[in-house]
Amino acid sequence: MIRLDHLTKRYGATVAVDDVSLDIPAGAICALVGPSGAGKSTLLRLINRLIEPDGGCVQIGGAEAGTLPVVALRRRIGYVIQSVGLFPHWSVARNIATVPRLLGWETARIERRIDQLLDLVGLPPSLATRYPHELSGGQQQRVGVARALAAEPELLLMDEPFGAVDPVTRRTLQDALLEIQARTGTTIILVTHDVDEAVRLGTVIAFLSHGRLVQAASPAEMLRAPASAEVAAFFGGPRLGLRLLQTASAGERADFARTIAGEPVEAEAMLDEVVARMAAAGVTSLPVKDGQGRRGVISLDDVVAR
Ligand SMILES: Nc1ncnc2c1ncn2[C@@H]1O[C@H](COP(=O)(O)OP(=O)(O)OP(=O)(O)O)[C@@H](O)[C@H]1O
Repeated sequence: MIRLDHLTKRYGATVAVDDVSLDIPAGAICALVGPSGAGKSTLLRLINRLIEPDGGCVQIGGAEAGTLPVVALRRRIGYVIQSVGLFPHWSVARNIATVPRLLGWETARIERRIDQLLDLVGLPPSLATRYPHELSGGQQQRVGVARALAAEPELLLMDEPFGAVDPVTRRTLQDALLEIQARTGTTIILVTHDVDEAVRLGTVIAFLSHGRLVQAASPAEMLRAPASAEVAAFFGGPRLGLRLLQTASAGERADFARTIAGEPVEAEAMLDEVVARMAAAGVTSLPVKDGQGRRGVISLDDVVAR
């Protein structure tokens, strides 16, 4: 578990992070959101000690981060930023090996790890000898994630990791991240300006404003009961209910005791896709099929039910 305990950081008269306390369970993906200047990036930097707090502390798996040697801390925390920050004159392999080399791993172990990581982030082994400028933006982001995961950190910090890529690549990278997280169980704290990304990736969303933690809740809880008008506005104001449709899948709401004729929607499809399909077809019920070949039906009533 990651525990933020009364964390505070001031810059002159600005309180960038103001008495923030939050427990993030192991294996969670915590999406940090909030208006510009809310303190999101500062909070991430406090966690990996790129900056030191003026008050409070961070505990990682029971150990106080402030007492750990910085190299040990870097091994336990991976960090990915929007501009990727790959070293331009180093090959992909050498970039990925940054932390293992710092830790003095043997060459054979580093090479095995590079192969594993390229596979984990969905890049072909042939890219290992390329240089960052020879990669697409999406490939660079994948290398950034591989580098951050190199020493099997228990925590991965990501600051707007997919901010600079096009929407389709972004979606692919989000899928890759969910898959990596499912395989590694790494706890992730991710800063994002993209509300859909927060709802899609977050098991918990933390909303910051003026350095303060306003609300921390699951996406569905936050969308059903936003703690303030600011939170509600952030998630879409009067359209917030549409985002709620992104928090549950057809399979969770379908009735598998019966079915109807027609082109079925996949059980994993989120409810916004179900509504889109209903609107396009001018119907209020659709057949559903799941991975085990079960057939069911979902109606508009099921979609809006709580
Ligand atoms: N090094 C610094 N020196 C002075 N003030 C700073 C420094 N870093 C951040 N701040 C201030 O602290 C506050 C929080 O900044 P921070 O970058 O953490 O916000 P953010 O929520 O990540 O913003 P954005 O969404 O725009 O990236 C802002 O008022 C910012 O101007």
